[in-house]
Amino acid sequence: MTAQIIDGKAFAATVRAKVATHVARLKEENNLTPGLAVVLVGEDPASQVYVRSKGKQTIEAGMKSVEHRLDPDTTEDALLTLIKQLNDDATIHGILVQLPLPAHLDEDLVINAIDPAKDVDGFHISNVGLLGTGQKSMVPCTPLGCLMMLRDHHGSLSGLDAVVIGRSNIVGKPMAQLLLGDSCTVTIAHSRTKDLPDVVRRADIVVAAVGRPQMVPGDWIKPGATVIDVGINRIDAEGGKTRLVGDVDYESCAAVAGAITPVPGGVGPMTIACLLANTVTACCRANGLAEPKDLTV
Ligand SMILES: Nc1nc2c(c(=O)[nH]1)N[C@@H](CN(C=O)c1ccc(C(=O)N[C@@H](CCC(=O)O)C(=O)O)cc1)CN2
Repeated sequence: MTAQIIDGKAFAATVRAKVATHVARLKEENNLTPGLAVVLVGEDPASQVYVRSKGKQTIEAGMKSVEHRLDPDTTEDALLTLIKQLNDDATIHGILVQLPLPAHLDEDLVINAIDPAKDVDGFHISNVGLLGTGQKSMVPCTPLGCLMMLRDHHGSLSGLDAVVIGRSNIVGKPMAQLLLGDSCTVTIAHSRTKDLPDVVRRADIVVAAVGRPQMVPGDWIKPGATVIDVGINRIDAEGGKTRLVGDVDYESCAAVAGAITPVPGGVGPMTIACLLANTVTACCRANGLAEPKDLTV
């Protein structure tokens, strides 16, 4: 079998086009422009790339983009003061603090300082609790993008066996909640899971989010299963160059799977598209308007 490639880049373009349509309508009918503020602390090269893409795509969708680039040695107090300022700014509907933060900053403290209604990353403890109890929340962008691609590919996910490899707060745990919400039978596997290959082999859906390059080989995959690769790892390549690979070994997994997301061009672009969609949703909620139903389903 050769797997169908799930084209996240193309899918993300359709989501961004829908976002732009809603933004235009909000302007025309309600005189509103959704605003997204992105805060980057430090100079991590990958984070700088992601923050630049977020700003560019926010503007392309017709929204207001604000970027705050802070020194690597920014104090917690200074960062919390900025977040309070953004919480109080009525022209800003979404706030995102790019992760990871430098080690001297307390990530939980910083994230929980964001107004939950503006937490377009869905990482605030209130949004985590709302998602976990099946209530209306802000849904973390990467898992949301994965869910959208899975629903698009499968139609209904009800009754399918899903294994999420990785238990991070950003991807693994919310991904498991979303799959459970769609009535999958969900296993969260991690570094201490016994017989990991056998656990993965039972799955109709495998979401790999461990951050270890090419960790999942094709012989762990059930024939016909859907493989969603969340990993973005830069490894050495020929000629002193580097290249991006995921958490699954693409060639061997694609030979067995029914469908697979590539890296690059799979989950990554959907993360930013969902961020834009969440910002529109936050803007609608803040203004008591009906939220677009077609953006993230
Ligand atoms: N506050 C947050 N921090 C981080 C998040 C997040 O959702 N919120 N996720 C990741 C990084 N990330 C967005 O911030 C992100 C990662 C990758 C991509 C992407 O489009 N990747 C491309 C490849 C890009 C490249 O060449 O390096 C792809 O996969 O095709 C977008 C966003 C951690 N931090």
